[in-house]
Amino acid sequence: MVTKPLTKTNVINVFIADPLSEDGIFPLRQETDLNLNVIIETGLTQEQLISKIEDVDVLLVRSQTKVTREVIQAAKNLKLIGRAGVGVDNIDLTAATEHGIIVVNAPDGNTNSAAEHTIAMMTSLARHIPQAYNALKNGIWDRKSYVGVELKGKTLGVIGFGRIGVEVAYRAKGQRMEILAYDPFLTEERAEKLGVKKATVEEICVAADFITVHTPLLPDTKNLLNKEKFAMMKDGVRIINCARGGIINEDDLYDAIVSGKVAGAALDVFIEEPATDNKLLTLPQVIATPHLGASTVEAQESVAVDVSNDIIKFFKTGTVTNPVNMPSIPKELLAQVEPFFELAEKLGAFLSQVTTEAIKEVNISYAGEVANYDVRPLTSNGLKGLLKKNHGDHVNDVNARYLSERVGIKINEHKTTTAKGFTNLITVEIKTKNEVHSVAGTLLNGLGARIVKVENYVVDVVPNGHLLYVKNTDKPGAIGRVATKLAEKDINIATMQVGRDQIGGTAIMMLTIDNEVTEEDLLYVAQLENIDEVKAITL
Ligand SMILES: NC(=O)c1ccc[n+]([C@@H]2O[C@H](COP(=O)([O-])OP(=O)(O)OC[C@H]3O[C@@H](n4cnc5c(N)ncnc54)[C@H](O)[C@@H]3O)[C@@H](O)[C@H]2O)c1
Ligand SMILES: O=C(O)[C@H](O)COP(=O)(O)O
Repeated sequence: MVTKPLTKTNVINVFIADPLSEDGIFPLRQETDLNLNVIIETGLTQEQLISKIEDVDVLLVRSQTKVTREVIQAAKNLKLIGRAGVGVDNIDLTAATEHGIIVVNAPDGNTNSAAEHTIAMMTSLARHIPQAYNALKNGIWDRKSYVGVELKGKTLGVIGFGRIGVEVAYRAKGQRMEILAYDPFLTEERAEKLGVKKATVEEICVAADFITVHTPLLPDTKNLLNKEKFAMMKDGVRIINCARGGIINEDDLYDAIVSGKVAGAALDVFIEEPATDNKLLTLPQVIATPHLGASTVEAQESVAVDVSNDIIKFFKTGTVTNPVNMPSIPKELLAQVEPFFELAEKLGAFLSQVTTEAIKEVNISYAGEVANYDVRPLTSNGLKGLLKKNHGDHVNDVNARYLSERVGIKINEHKTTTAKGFTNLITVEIKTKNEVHSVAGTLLNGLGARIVKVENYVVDVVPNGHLLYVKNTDKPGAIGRVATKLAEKDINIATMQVGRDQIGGTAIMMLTIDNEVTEEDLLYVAQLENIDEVKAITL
């Protein structure tokens, strides 16, 4: 599915750049099939990281280390970036994808901890617990200044209703709060099932007493809560951000607190971290923690275990469980789809050797059962096969689509249920300035992959080893002459398939041969009478 797994003899340098749970990286420590060299160096500056990254195969981080384009460019051997946590906004995903580096995260391991922290922050905010604690620790017994509000009966607006948002809502319902939730993917049915009311961001702003955000930081979610949104809110609203700094505009929040519109805010995350001189922290209405949402023993162990297991899985099988920069395939589907990866790659590789012109368009059609799957990984494999001739090992299924699009190749995927008598059929067609070529393949139950069509000719070829693709005019003697010439060159034919469009028309021969042919051998065959074209293809 992804880059070729390394063999046991390769040393795999795993560089851990942020503090991870030692129990969590136990899978890496006890791994014996792979030759893992675990290096832990945390708290490095960008320059220090860049100076140490050249031979690193795997970089493991949390949110602190910024994996910038410069870091990625300096990492000549990097194959995988592991994020022990959810948010990947500290990783330049575009640069990683361009360089064919797979990024994995650990999306489930810290959900509970982040949700619990959010509830703790909301409760502390409602009851001024940090402020009261601080006063008392300073010898001040003040019961008047810290009169809080109850959560019971209040409306909590949850913006971003993914893993953490849902868990927060679930817990807040336990506090007998009413929940309004917004998420672009939230349906009425699901909202009803989860006992929350689906609302828009604006409706939440108007109606909520507490608002908590649980989206990733994306161009769409940056400044999601800003001056305009604060203006819509109830006087005395309370805001919680345990997701990412920047989802809430910090300047606007500051102004809204100073004006009295917002009664208080509980912040775990900031635009700039470490947030030691953030002006919001000067406000008594703001309570804060230094990005502690995922900082529990359980969450840290869990995310580190998940990401460690994915590293091992990647080097053993070439597949991962939690990819960020490529489509993920559910475990139960993987076994069914995996055999098609190789077939798609071989079809692409076949066509790359048929044409010498620049490819402008690729049409991949999936017919039969394979059309029921998420075919994007298959298309990536097809493109990988197409590009390998020119990009070698630099292309993999992480960057195949990017590299194709970068050179202007238009990619179209089609799905149909009818597979012309086959259970499954993948057809790849390429268009160049002057040519159109196509090849189709299938997986035969128990027999493996077969090329079943080349251009418009039906064939039955095992896509392995060395092939000769000959185009000729359908005249007596052509097949014999080709066979004789190859024999003269000591080239043994293993199988031969022929096809033609009509009697005396254009015909093809598909030969599997035991040895690789040279340019000279090709010319030798090409000059034969009625032979129009000869191509050597290695799959
Ligand atoms: N403070 C911490 O230590 C801590 C810990 C864990 C996670 N987080 C952060 O919490 C956030 C959510 O994590 P998660 O595991 O729930 O992720 P998730 O992917 O399960 O959920 C995110 C949700 O946001 C929704 N979303 C995307 N764009 C949106 C928009 N414009 N408006 C509303 N919703 C939108 C998505 O549809 C998705 O359902 C991430 O940013 C993550 O980094 C912080
Ligand atoms: O996105 C996340 O998983 C959280 O923000 C946790 O980040 P951390 O691993 O740096 O604590």
